[in-house]
Amino acid sequence: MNLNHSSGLLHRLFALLRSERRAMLAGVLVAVLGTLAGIALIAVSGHFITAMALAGASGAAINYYTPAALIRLLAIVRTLGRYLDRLITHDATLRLLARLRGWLFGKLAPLAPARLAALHSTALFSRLRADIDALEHIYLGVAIPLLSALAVMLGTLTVVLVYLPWLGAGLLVLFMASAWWLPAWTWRSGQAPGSESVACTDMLRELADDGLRGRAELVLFGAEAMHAERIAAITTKQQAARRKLDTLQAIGSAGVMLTAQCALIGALLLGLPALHAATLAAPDLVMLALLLPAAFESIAPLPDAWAQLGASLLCAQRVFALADTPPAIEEPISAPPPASSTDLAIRQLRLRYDDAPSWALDGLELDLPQGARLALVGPSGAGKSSLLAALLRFYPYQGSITLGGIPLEQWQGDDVRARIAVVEQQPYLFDASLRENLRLGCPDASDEMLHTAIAQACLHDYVASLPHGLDTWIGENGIRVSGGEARRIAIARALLLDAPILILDEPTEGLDAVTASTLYESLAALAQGRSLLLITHRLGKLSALVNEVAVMRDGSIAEGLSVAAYQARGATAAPAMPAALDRQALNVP
Ligand SMILES: Nc1ncnc2c1ncn2[C@@H]1O[C@H](COP(=O)(O)OP(=O)(O)OP(=O)(O)O)[C@@H](O)[C@H]1O
Repeated sequence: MNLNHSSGLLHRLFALLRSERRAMLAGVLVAVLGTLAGIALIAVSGHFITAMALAGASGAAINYYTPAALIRLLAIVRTLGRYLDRLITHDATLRLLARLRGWLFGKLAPLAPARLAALHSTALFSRLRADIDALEHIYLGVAIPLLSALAVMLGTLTVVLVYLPWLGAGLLVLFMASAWWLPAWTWRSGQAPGSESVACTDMLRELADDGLRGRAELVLFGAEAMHAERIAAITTKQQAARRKLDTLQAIGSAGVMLTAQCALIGALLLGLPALHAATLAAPDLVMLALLLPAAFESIAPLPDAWAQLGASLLCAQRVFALADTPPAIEEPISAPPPASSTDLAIRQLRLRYDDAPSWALDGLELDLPQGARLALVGPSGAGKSSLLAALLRFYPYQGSITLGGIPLEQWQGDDVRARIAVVEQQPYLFDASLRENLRLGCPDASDEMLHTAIAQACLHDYVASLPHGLDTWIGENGIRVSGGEARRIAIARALLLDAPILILDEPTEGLDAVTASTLYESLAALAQGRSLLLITHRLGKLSALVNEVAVMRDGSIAEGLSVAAYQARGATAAPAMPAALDRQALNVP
């Protein structure tokens, strides 16, 4: 990463955090003030004690009021500075964290699901969390130590130049060595093992997540040992990389200590002759001898801070690259004119996933007029879920979809999704209470509204049996509820959304006959007064919910027919292409 690129990243980061600049600046000021006061306290105390001792030995009079007052002042400033430093810098850090996380979430939300589909979700989110923490650390772990060290170096150089100019020249070289050359070397040398360590951490996160989610399969197929070996191999690689980084850090710290000792020896070598020649007083020499190690102590975190800066800039690069990814769907700037109906019309629809060799939807044509009830049947892979993704404005497509006569591209994605309620094949339930999961459909819903939706979704008995009722915790992805209960929760959620168009994706797939029958009643309630698109492999009993059937194959509608015609054929699975197509019923050209 070159200097221009690095400064560009830093500039962008600080521009992003501009709203917090006052808190950040206040934190820097108190941190610098506290550090300077601490070092000055040591130096002035050394000077004062020596002067007092010499005055006591020689019997000379000495003004001890001024230095004693100064020492008290410095002690107060140091103590207050440290207290305020913790208070203000940590408050500023938390503000930065909140700002960065909110900003990143705002950037990521429009990328889902199309642009995030290729990324491993756990790895992505844990990596992003680590990256955001690293960005926030630029302030606490890089900016503050660097600025404090700079202030200390300038202050120390000024004092030393006043007393021993030659020592000042040498000190400048030692400061350069410990604050610039040495950290630059450790940073450069640490880049390769640093990247290796980050890559290993990402891989370990993915493996740990896969192992936890798929632990039943690992046990069933006796693959636990193999999985553990993969984890062990990557852990070994990571340990090797960490060892290199630790060694570099140790060399960095030792280097700073060495330069500190060199500075002290230099001070004695130049100071003692000056003392002898009476051009330097003994208290001044003691002050310098105490000042230099204390100053170097403030520089000691610099190799680590520089290394942290390098790692943080890499994180910034990754975060900005993700945040700059254009969303798959561009949202229109203005709201569409109010639509008079909720007719859906699809013409020559084509959709292809990134890197996919063929079209998932290829010339699909379909109408769902307001109030119509249509089943979309077809074999696995025919493109049914892809049609759903296009309708919900999750993926870009070619061709045209209109809602209420207005092209979908003129609708805001959220407005489309407010008009189309979907009960997915495997609805996602959040690791939250039943109430919170239901309120996703209507954030302001009262408990009374929730109970009405629960009753309509035939969930009443289930909820009544829960000791904590609506406050029952559902668990990660609804792990504490059965498949049938999860679908009925999703149905209640869709009812609360109260959208005019309803899409059900395989609502009874994988359920036993009793659960499917209960669910059927919920679905009938849900479909009341709405347009209905039922996506399924097999129609079965669900045929009572719809009037027409569209058969989908290879990404397009192969035929359209009435339910009676479909059933007369005795079809339970997707039928072969018939000779006569009742396309008119579906307005399929
Ligand atoms: N995210 C994706 N990336 C690449 N290809 C995909 C993706 N999702 C689906 N496909 C492919 O697109 C085609 C249509 O898939 P789709 O999921 O729409 O079919 P489906 O009819 O809903 O299948 P099923 O009934 O099994 O759910 C398939 O060939 C599938 O492999």
